[in-house]
Amino acid sequence: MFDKSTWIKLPRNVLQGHGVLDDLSAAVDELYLSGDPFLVTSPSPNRIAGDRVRDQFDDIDSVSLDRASFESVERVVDAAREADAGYLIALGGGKPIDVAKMASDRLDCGFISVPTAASHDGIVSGRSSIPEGDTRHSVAADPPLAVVADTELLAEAPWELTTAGCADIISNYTAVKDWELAHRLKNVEYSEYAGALSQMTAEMLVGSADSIKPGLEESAWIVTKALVSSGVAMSIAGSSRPASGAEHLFSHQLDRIAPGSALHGHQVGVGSIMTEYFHSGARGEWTDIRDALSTMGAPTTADELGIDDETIIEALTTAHEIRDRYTILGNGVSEEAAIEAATITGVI
Ligand SMILES: NC(=O)C1=CN([C@@H]2O[C@H](COP(=O)(O)OP(=O)(O)OC[C@H]3O[C@@H](n4cnc5c(N)ncnc54)[C@H](O)[C@@H]3O)[C@@H](O)[C@H]2O)C=CC1
Ligand SMILES: O=C(CO)COP(=O)(O)O
Ligand SMILES: [Zn+2]
Repeated sequence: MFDKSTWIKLPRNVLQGHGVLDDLSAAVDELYLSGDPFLVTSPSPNRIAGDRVRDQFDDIDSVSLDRASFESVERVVDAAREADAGYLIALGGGKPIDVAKMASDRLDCGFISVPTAASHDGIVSGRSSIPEGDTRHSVAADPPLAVVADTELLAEAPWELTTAGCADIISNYTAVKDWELAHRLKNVEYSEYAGALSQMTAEMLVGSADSIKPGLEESAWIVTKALVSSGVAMSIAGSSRPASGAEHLFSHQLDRIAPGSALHGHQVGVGSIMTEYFHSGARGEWTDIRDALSTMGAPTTADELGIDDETIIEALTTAHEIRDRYTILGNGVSEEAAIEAATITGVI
């Protein structure tokens, strides 16, 4: 008997373009939601665009969060219940979006993602990544019902947030290699469609490198399209596998041992240079990854990340402990191998 089944959850509406923030309430109307919205944001996004959101709704309460934590999720759940909200609107970078994503799961309601930074593919995905103590939970949640990505707003965000988004997409190259490896060695379920989409997204972004420059709204357009596409790959896979391999384990480990040092996308980009070296050796494609990152203005070295060499090596040798996800790191790389990889690739 054929007994396979799958449930692919995707955003229903994706609005992307100049000034689309002002179409937010129209996009919400299209979703036939009931109840009032509740806005989840953080200080800078709230200052930049909070009123443009509030002005579009008659009755909207809001909360502004300083950090992503389980405590913040509880705060949103309690406040949204008190306001008797019907759905959440998340305005900001990855932190308020992740918190709203997890809170909407707890509240059993939908949420709308309104990114103010094209900093990573979590703005579209059905994964929520919240740090807690010594670990980081990447939990399954529903993706946003709609994504409203205003390229005018995104283009005005600090440039490093956009280069972080580029690097998060470039890391798809090694994430897909790790996924294929896990499929071959550990029989992990693999989706050809999700793998191909994720890899093609990275190739198309790298192919557009000449149009990715500060001050060009087209850059925000190109990067956001890639983030949406990568998020769809994760939705098809039903996991973050197409966009998160060993380079992400390395970054999550950095978040533990050197919290707040660098942006998520920048860390995974540097991780990707080294894990590509592990995949294909000294004459392998790690130089292509390094060059693509450097062309887009993303960091390629420990120095550029603002992280010391010892911390890089510690993160690389312990990254495999972060979660039960088989990658090229296997059961761990030795300190000597980590130093060699980081040195040959010029990361340290
Ligand atoms: N759910 C998922 O699949 C993923 C989740 N994440 C999570 O997302 C978080 C990191 O997200 P980020 O967006 O890098 O961090 P973030 O949300 O902290 O934003 C970074 C900084 O940029 C500021 N900012 C945002 N938009 C701005 C704008 N338009 N102008 C000026 N400043 C602006 C924010 O206020 C903040 O200070 C982490 O918690 C990470 O774990 C990261 C990747 C994927
Ligand atoms: O950052 C991600 C994809 O780019 C999400 O991956 P994680 O599941 O490792 O949090
Ligand atoms: Zn990522």
